[in-house]
Amino acid sequence: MPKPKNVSESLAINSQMIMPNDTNTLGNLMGGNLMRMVDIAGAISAQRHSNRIVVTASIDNVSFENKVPLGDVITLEAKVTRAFNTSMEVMVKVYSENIPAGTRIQTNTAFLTFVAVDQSGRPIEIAEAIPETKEEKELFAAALRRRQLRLVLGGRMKPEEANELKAIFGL
Ligand SMILES: CC(=O)SCCNC(=O)CCNC(=O)[C@H](O)C(C)(C)COP(=O)(O)OP(=O)(O)OC[C@H]1O[C@@H](n2cnc3c(N)ncnc32)[C@H](O)[C@@H]1OP(=O)(O)O
Repeated sequence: MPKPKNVSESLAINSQMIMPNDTNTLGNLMGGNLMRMVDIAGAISAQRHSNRIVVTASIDNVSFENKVPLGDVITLEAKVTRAFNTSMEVMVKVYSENIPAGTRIQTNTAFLTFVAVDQSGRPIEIAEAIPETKEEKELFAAALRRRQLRLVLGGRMKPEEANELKAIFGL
């Protein structure tokens, strides 16, 4: 197995200004364009951790609660929360900033799962991810529950085998 790495080594940050081509008919960032940015930021983070080609296996539910207007600067911060065997969960935080107005809000948080693959697209083992800060440790612990939930929803795990999930409900 590759040598363990700290989750902080997987940090990927990307800022860009929202331009007319990114927007919907109301002049705000289109959800699909945001998802593209989230996917790319997450993939860079997953590559930093695994030093491999990665493919997106799943994206957890994402809500769009705040619009991001034309001219705002959007910043995506992506970091691996936990590595499993060949897959890893990445959290992407999205911030929207109106620099002239001096405002900055967090608009979205997304959890994605990437799988490291070889040149033929076959899943390949990755390094363990070591959390260091309090937030990293909390995300690491909860990642197991999120993994079981998405595997159950994706039909890859039987609900009765999802022990971490069952424990939350005292089952
Ligand atoms: C960056 C991009 O946008 S890439 C383009 C979009 N993505 C793609 O094209 C990916 C297409 N899908 C695939 O290539 C395959 O389905 C793969 C590589 C994701 C999985 O391949 P499989 O043959 O199913 O492999 P396998 O069953 O061994 O699973 C491999 C890992 O993927 C995980 N996985 C598979 N499907 C999912 C899913 N829907 N959600 C979360 N994890 C998943 C498994 O839990 C396993 O993780 P682990 O090794 O850490 O325990």
